[in-house]
Amino acid sequence: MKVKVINKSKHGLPQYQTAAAAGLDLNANLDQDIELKPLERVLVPTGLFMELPVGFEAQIRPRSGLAFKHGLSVLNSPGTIDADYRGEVKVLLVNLSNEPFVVKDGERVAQMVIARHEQIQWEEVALLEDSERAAGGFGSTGK
Ligand SMILES: O=c1ccn([C@H]2C[C@H](O)[C@@H](COP(=O)(O)OP(=O)(O)OP(=O)(O)O)O2)c(=O)[nH]1
Repeated sequence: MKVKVINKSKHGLPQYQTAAAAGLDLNANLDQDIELKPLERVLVPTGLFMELPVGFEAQIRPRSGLAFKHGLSVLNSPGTIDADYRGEVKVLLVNLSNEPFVVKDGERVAQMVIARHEQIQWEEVALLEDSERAAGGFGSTGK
């Protein structure tokens, strides 16, 4: 599937790192490094502007290596890029470790998965059909 993109960053377009990867790694596009102190958050620009086909969204997710090694996450994970968004794609990074983390220009800070989604029409009713689970949740089936 082709997706229209404008790349205003200093970097190449995000790439799949392996043939069957789900996520495209997103590069930070920075004029200078950003130091993220413990529990600080920052909106990291990518320099990318996209036009997703209607019926698709992009999800911005953490990279597990950065999460495991440095406690770096995407605060609103998965961030949602709407098909009608024409602004710059940004990554809301948060440092959940107790050490500062320096985000550098060009660093692959997060990954982006393009996914199909539905839009629904509500059908308001008075009763819902019975089910095995009924209202059980939050550990109702045991450990
Ligand atoms: O991690 C993210 C999340 C969102 N966006 C952009 C694309 C998205 O289409 C738009 C709006 O995102 P969202 O709907 O999550 O934001 P909101 O807080 O509900 O604001 P709005 O009122 O603008 O929808 O912001 C990003 O660039 N990165």
